[in-house]
Amino acid sequence: MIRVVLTDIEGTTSSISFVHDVLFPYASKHLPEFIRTNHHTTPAVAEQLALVAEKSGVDSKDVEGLIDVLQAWISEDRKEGPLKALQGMVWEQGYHSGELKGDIYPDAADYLQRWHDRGLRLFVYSSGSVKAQKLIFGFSNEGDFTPFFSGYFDTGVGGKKEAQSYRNILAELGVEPATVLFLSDVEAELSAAEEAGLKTVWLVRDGELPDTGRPVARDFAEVDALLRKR
Ligand SMILES: CSCCC(=O)C(=O)COP(=O)(O)O
Ligand SMILES: [Mg+2]
Repeated sequence: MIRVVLTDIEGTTSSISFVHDVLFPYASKHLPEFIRTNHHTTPAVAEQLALVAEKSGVDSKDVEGLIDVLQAWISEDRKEGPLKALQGMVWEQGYHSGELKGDIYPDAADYLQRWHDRGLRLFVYSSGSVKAQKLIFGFSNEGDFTPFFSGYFDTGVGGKKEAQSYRNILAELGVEPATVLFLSDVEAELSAAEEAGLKTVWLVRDGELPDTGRPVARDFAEVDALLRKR
């Protein structure tokens, strides 16, 4: 019996276009000034820049060079931890100023609340940092959804296409694998979760439904119908 829902964000609770056409361009525009202003004065920023330097081989004192690396990573959609941490810090300014609102699909908002009220425990697992996850749900077009979530996981537990990451999440939650339902739009993530014993549903929000043996849903109402059958 499913007791925990673990959900991806991009392509699952929120549109891919919101992440790629709103969040990433916002980070690209504001990151340079944010880093120039904060790299000396804010230890959390300096810490992430040191990791960017280590990963890229660019000198840690070459701030403009590090900004170039980060811009390239944004355009390549690299899921690098330090980039994700810095993006979260930049988005925080946008959410607080009102320039950004987290875009959550209405069906996702509806069923997250229903599942919470029905006693399911809800968690997020996204490549976006935990800070970024709390912001998208906390400052959403559908209101503050953070009260419905029991916790958040980012790539600190490992990459989303690795089975070990899901085992790490299970160990933190202290639950049996088959009691957890993982929702994602990326098949490789679903395969990794299944390898760790989790149940999955593939969210296919647009286009043709794939010919697959996996449980597939168009939206969270269809996920709910599958949940009730289990
Ligand atoms: C937390 S919202 C921003 C999501 C993000 O930065 C990203 O790379 C999308 O990753 P996901 O694992 O949610 O597909
Ligand atoms: Mg996704």
